Amino acid sequence: MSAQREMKEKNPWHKPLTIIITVIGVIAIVALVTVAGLQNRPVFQKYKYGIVLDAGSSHTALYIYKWPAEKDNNTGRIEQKHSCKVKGKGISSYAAVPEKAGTSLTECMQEAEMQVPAWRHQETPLYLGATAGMRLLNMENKVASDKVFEAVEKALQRFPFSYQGARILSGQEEGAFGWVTVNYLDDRLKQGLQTTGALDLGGASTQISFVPHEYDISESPSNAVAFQLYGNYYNLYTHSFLCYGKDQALRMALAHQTRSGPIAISDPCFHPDYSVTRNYNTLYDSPCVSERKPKVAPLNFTHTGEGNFLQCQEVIRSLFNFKSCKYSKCSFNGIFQPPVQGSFGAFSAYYFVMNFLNLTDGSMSLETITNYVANYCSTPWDQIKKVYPDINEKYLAEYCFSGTYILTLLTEGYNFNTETFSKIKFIKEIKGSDAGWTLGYMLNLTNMIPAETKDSPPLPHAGYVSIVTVIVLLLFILVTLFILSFRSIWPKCSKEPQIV
Ligand SMILES: O=c1[nH]cnc2c1ncn2[C@@H]1O[C@H](COP(=O)(O)OP(=O)(O)O)[C@@H](O)[C@H]1O
Ligand SMILES: [Ca+2]
Repeated sequence: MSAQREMKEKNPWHKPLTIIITVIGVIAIVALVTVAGLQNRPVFQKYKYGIVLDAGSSHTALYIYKWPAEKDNNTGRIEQKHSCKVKGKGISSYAAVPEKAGTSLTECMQEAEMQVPAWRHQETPLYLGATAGMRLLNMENKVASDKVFEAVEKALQRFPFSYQGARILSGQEEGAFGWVTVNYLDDRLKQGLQTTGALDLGGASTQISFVPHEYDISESPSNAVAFQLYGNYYNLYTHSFLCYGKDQALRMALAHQTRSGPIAISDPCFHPDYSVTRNYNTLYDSPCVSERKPKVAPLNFTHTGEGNFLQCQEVIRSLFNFKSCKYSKCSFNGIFQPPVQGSFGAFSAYYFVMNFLNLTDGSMSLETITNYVANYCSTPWDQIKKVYPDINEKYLAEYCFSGTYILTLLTEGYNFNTETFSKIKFIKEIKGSDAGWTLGYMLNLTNMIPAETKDSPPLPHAGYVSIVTVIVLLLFILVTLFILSFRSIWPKCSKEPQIV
């Protein structure tokens, strides 16, 4: 009986200290599991936001991007949450009334205030990037361009976001960021896959960007952009042709046809029976054509259509200079370009035009597409208006020119042939985000694409590390104490039966 009591007294499970140690131990383990679980739980609702305004030559668009807040460490996938088309024309059109450039943005900015949760406003970066319309205004009238920027800055700073500035992008940036966007959205960069080239057709400029097969950067260093993204190196070829966006190209085509100052022209790039009166001053009011204005010309000219694809191509060819090339290979106007390589995504006006013409189906050959555009151009204007009563007449009248321009630019300008043309996809968006330079611009300015890959899991933050360390230390001490208290009783316990 006494031996039994003695054994009971010596049994560590009957000691209060042991029980306390055990209880604390269990609590510590539960705390550790809970903290780790909470820390690593995906926080679905928490996003961060960024806003980019694309101040294009024809119009301004606002894009809101979002990404998971807990993956701030450059690993979260960014997607477009919302876009807003600013009413009216591009900011460069307000050169004479700069304040209006600012106020034109108000409606979309108010929409952005609603779209981004209020508690995130202050930390949400807001950028404005202007492209070729402002490049041209800046060349033509620097004072007016500065005033437009002043008005835009003032208007944007009134909103509660973290305003990061408004500036003109260089053509090289516009091309390179468009390429980054397309390849980021396609998940090609992170996975180190073969990249896709980017073709952007704007109203005032156009960009071509791709990674060439064999690329001697030294031939034309100004066309080369080197990137290190997610540990992969890219040598990108990019070029932006100012004045070769579709609106300025149309001006150049009209300027070519009115160079002698006639009172009427019959234009093969417009439908038969099409007829409008155009003003000479308005037509030549752009640095892309101003120097070619005829010395003697009436106030207006009559612009009638003829609808002849082949002759339209002849007019468009005259906009390109194919003669001088001091490099191994050129696109046009003496600009170096290596042979096109791999697949391409063609967006912005490339998409708008080809989508209108129903030519975005990838299975169509270059020949089929060319025949379709030729047939479309020869359709009389009245018939076109009847078939498309809901389409804005200005756009509608220009699709024949735009379609012909796109085909000529791609095949004769950039040297796509039947085979390489079939690798061009006309796209508006990728996985719900618009293709364009804005996403690439924001990724770059917010350092969201790391140069190096990070294979290790993201570091837990300091608080998490300290809590886990304290709990682990506590557990270690408890286990040690536990073992010590058992060791003090075990030898005696084992001898008990011999005593009995
Ligand atoms: O619905 C459409 N149909 C045809 N063209 C469109 C449509 N929406 C926009 N565009 C054209 O897309 C082009 C966009 O150019 P943007 O304004 O971005 O100029 P930029 O990039 O040269 O500065 C303009 O030529 C504009 O007319
Ligand atoms: Ca654009």
